[in-house]
Amino acid sequence: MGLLSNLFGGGSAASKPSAPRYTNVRIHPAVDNGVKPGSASFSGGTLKCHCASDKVEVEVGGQTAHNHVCGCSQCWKPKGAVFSQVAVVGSDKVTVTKNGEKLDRVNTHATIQRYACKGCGVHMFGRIENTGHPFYGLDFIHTELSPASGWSAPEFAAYVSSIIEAGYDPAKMGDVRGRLKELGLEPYDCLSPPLMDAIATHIAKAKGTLKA
Ligand SMILES: N[C@@H](CCC(=O)N[C@@H](CSCO)C(=O)NCC(=O)O)C(=O)O
Ligand SMILES: [Zn+2]
Ligand SMILES: [Zn+2]
Repeated sequence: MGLLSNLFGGGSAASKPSAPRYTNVRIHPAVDNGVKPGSASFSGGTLKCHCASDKVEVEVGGQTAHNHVCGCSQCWKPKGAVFSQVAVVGSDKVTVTKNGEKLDRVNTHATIQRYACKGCGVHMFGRIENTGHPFYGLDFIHTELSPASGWSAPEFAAYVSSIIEAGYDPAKMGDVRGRLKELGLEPYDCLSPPLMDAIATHIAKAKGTLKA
């Protein structure tokens, strides 16, 4: 019975989901206790910086897409987080509504032009300003800056190996990837396959190797 039930998944031991093993690994506060689902009817909210007063406010008039946790060194992370949480939304949906004079670009050479609050350092939005870039027209935002619930849930983990560049112990990467898989956030060392395919398709059309 034991062998057969193991082979065909009929035994109680084989069908029980295994208990999470890596719950001590911190990723980001928004996902450390499990990924919360988004709401299909959600239509946006207001992002606020971390200043005690005169907060920068940015209104986002729509739901986000491609939300993910990102291990790269350039995306803003809340204190103590190993990954950022970042999603995209059409730049036409993003409006600075309060204290915009406190915003400054983080790195004028970056592909994503990140606008941060000079008071608290929080990145309020990151814009693709190169009209030839595959993601032109999109802004990158951190939905945790909004008190609203219903924003689209993170779907994968990007640039996982990049956390080593910020000082994470390379010997602990197996645990990090284990935790991400437990959370349902498939780990990649670049963006997700659909996003990488979209980038490659755009480039191939621009080069003429793929017919538009
Ligand atoms: N190892 C580098 C990777 C940085 C990187 O390429 N980041 C990506 C993802 S950011 C959001 O998912 C990217 O597109 N960057 C463009 C930019 O930041 O302007 C590192 O860790 O720095
Ligand atoms: Zn601020
Ligand atoms: Zn990033």
